[in-house]
Amino acid sequence: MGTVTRIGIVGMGHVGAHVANSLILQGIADELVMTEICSGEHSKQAKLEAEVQDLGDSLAFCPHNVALVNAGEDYAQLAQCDVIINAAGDVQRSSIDRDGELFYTTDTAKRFIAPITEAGFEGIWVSIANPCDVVATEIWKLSGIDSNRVIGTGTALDSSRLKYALSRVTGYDQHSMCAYMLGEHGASMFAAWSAVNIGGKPLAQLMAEQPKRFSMSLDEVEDLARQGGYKTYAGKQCTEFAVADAAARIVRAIVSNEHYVTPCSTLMTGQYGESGLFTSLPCVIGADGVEEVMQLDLTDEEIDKFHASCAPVRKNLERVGLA
Ligand SMILES: NC(=O)c1ccc[n+]([C@@H]2O[C@H](COP(=O)([O-])OP(=O)(O)OC[C@H]3O[C@@H](n4cnc5c(N)ncnc54)[C@H](O)[C@@H]3O)[C@@H](O)[C@H]2O)c1
Repeated sequence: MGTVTRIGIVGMGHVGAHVANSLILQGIADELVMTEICSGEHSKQAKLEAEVQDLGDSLAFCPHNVALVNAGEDYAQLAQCDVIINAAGDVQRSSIDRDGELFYTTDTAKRFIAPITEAGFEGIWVSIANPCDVVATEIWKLSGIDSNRVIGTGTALDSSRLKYALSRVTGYDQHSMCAYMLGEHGASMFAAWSAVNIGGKPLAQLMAEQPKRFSMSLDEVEDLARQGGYKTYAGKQCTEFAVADAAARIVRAIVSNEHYVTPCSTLMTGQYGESGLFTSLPCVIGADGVEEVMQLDLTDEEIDKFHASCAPVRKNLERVGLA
């Protein structure tokens, strides 16, 4: 990584624009290279120009100056970036479930993976587009890059939703919690309750000690985390703030070589017997991307849920010829 931190974004829709804003507002990027579809009937050239102007107008209020590069549809300009965010999609197709974009996002990714790879990209991909685990697997397979250099945001966002739900029902601050949603970033994800602790106390112990405070139904809390995205989507036809911050948090862990632990989508290489597909387990994130994948002491029931959560990812990979 050079002295100038260059971050690229593919797709400046709701999510891409919010990632850009989050990165410059937190002072994470020195240079932002932004790309969009700028030709044909679906051209978003005007939208891209507008986002660059709006971001530029906010720079005086940000921690430091940032070079904003409108790269149009010239994906090769992303090759010098330290990190590329993939936010290329068509979110309306995901209004019912995240698989709605399956054929669109895996198809559109083919427009940019090859030119970026051929231009010599050696950085790290952070992929957001849905279905997140499938698209991350595709980037890894088609780019030929080492798997540690491809990160799907996966259940980083859903874990934040779980903490928010837990915080609301218990009254404890969510920063004091370790609580993970694992598996597919989709309907089959699950809360790893056996690994939850607040202030170092396991959830089971807290439930025994404070039955009134912890009288909630775990299934209902898990469902709040699972449904958070749909609740947001129902009201504003997109989700943008939380996912952008989840992605920016991962980028910060990379550029600052933090060895930060978060659930995110990574290549399975035998964890609980799964391999060859991306899905979410807790990962250590640093300058080389995923430095370590943590295998937790899950209960037998949770391990069954993990396998059940890998199944739809595998099925979707088969549907798009990536199995
Ligand atoms: N993983 C998560 O937690 C999470 C959360 C929210 C949204 N998402 C996903 O992120 C993606 C973006 O969401 P959004 O709300 O911004 O969607 P959006 O439809 O508002 O914007 C997507 C943008 O990507 C652009 N695009 C498509 N193909 C492209 C290509 N080849 N090159 C450059 N740009 C391209 C489109 O023109 C569009 O402007 C979607 O797939 C969405 O489902 C994921």
